[in-house]
Amino acid sequence: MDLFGYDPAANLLPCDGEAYYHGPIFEGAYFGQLMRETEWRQDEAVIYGKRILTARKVAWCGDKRYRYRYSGTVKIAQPWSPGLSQLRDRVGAVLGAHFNSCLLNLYEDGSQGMAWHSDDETMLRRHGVIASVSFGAERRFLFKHKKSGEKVELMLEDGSLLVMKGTTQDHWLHSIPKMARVKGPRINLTFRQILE
Ligand SMILES: O=C(O)CCC(=O)C(=O)O
Ligand SMILES: [Fe+2]
Repeated sequence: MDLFGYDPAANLLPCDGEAYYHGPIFEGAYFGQLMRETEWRQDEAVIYGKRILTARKVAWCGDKRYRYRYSGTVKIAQPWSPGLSQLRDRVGAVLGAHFNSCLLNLYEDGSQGMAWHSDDETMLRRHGVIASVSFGAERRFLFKHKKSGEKVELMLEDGSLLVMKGTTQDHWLHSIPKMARVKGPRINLTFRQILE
């Protein structure tokens, strides 16, 4: 437990996976830097064979031009921006892990969210580490167990780090529910380990 009551050694999940919340450990000033330095694009998805643009904006970055297949579309990784590569190194140092890629999401306000899913794509290292860093508006983050339906809820604060690892993606879904009262934007970065 640190001085502020955060315990990054406490597993938030009661079974079948591991999730650790480190609290707000990064400076909020990264928000402006990431807004400016990122080539944000409207996210695409293919639903019932039709290509649609989602409200949320995204970017996909990595060490190489990795292809990420996801919701029926393919993204090709862009190079790291200065702020993002600094954060990649800082997160890597905290966790003792190397992250070769990052998916960035920009939520304009509480009307935008992310539906239930697991980060279990085949090109991600199986049972690897996913490090999720958030800036801007505080949002709820939910886990739901795939079999029992049990839920675990937390708030992701400005500058915070959440870690998912082990068998989490096999057994749990996660989502960012819409929150009508949230008027401000939020950036989320998920640092990932793509198989070469
Ligand atoms: O915005 C978040 O905190 C979640 C993002 C997420 O789950 C993802 O990018 O896979
Ligand atoms: Fe996810």
